[in-house]
Amino acid sequence: MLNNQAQKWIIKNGTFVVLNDEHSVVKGYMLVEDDLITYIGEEKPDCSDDIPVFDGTHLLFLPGLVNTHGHAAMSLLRGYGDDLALQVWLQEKMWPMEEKFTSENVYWGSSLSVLEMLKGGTTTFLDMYDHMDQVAKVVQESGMRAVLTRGVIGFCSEEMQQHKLNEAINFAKDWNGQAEGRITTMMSPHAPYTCHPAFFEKFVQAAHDLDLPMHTHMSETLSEVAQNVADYGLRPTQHLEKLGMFTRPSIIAHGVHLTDEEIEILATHDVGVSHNPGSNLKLASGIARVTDLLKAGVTVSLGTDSAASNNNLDMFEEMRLAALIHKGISGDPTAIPAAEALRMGTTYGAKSLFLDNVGRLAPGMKADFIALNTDQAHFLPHTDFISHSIYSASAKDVEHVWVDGKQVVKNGACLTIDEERIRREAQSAFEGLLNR
Ligand SMILES: CSC[C@H]1O[C@@H](n2cnc3c(O)ncnc32)[C@H](O)[C@@H]1O
Ligand SMILES: [Zn+2]
Repeated sequence: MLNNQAQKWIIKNGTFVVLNDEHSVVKGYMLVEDDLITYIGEEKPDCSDDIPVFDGTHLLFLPGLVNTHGHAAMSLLRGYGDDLALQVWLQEKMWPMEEKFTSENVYWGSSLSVLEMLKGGTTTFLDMYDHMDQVAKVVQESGMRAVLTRGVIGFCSEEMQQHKLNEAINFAKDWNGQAEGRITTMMSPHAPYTCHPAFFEKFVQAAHDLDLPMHTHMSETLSEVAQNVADYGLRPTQHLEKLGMFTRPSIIAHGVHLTDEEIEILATHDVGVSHNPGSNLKLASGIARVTDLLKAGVTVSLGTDSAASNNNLDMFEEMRLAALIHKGISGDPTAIPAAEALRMGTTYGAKSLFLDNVGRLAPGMKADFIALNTDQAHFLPHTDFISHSIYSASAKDVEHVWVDGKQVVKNGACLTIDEERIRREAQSAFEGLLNR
């Protein structure tokens, strides 16, 4: 058994997806020292023969997947409110239930999501929610990497708005850099349709004061865009530009309904877009203009959104959807090739979250990586591992996961958190919510 405390260890006989200019896949060795990858190559590196060795035969090593938009605690509402449009789903199903959420509910709901994500190969996630100290606790315990942000809906008194803003500021201050650097934070007004302009501007100011990036939901549905134009005379991208959001490093979730001019604004300000194809399809919100965004130079990453609108947190499914739906809608089979979908789920995700040393297998990068079992019917023959990762793989193929150089999933089982207890507590939390 490989010791989790080992400072330096090596993988032999592995197949590594590197996606660099010279090659896509390297067969051979990867050296890990503490939290970093220090070598990948065909030749055995110059290191002592005494270090622990992990045999990578039949394993495909990929960078850990990066989920750039979600609400982890909402896994407690998986299957509660299907087949509804966004506003009905929020107002009639999600918000009434979320009003009853305790911090304990958020803890178990987030644990359930973290368990699902880790076992499915996601090593970093962005989470926007309430009771964020509970989400941070789950991140600490699980060993996962996360970008956390207290999302704020401004449908309340001015006094309550200020209270929520203070909570968001204090959380962002207190937790940035915690969990041995695995947690970073952002400022997040929930959306332009739930935070009026003056309130939204307070988040921009706080992000400036704390030197933090910003995140929000934007242009998810046609009706929300029409409402924005009716209320403020501007489309959402122009509205948020006017409020100063894009003077901060920013990532918006969805961006389904954008004009050419809006795409240009996002590109000019280097605003990332978290594309959530599964959630957008399920809520019938539409299909984002991903190929146009990428062509314009926008960094497009992938998010699951919550398990209440998806209804799983399988990033392999999001990568596959991204590779398929943009071919279907454009009539162009070359749209979003497999390598690009994989970058969206890894490298571009890390870039969108401002994590400089995450998202690629290369020397100097964080040792966040996953290993898939390739000795299965749907992985054969071994023609093209990048193609198989996108068009054939799913979360169920993940055997091992490492974050920050530590193994957190081994032979499909999570080593850091108690799966059996989480399953039990999540079910009883949901039953409690129904009866409250
Ligand atoms: C207060 S932070 C989280 C807030 O966001 C809501 N939410 C979940 N999914 C979506 C979505 O797709 N668009 C907009 N808002 C969403 C969730 O119910 C929480 O109240
Ligand atoms: Zn969301």
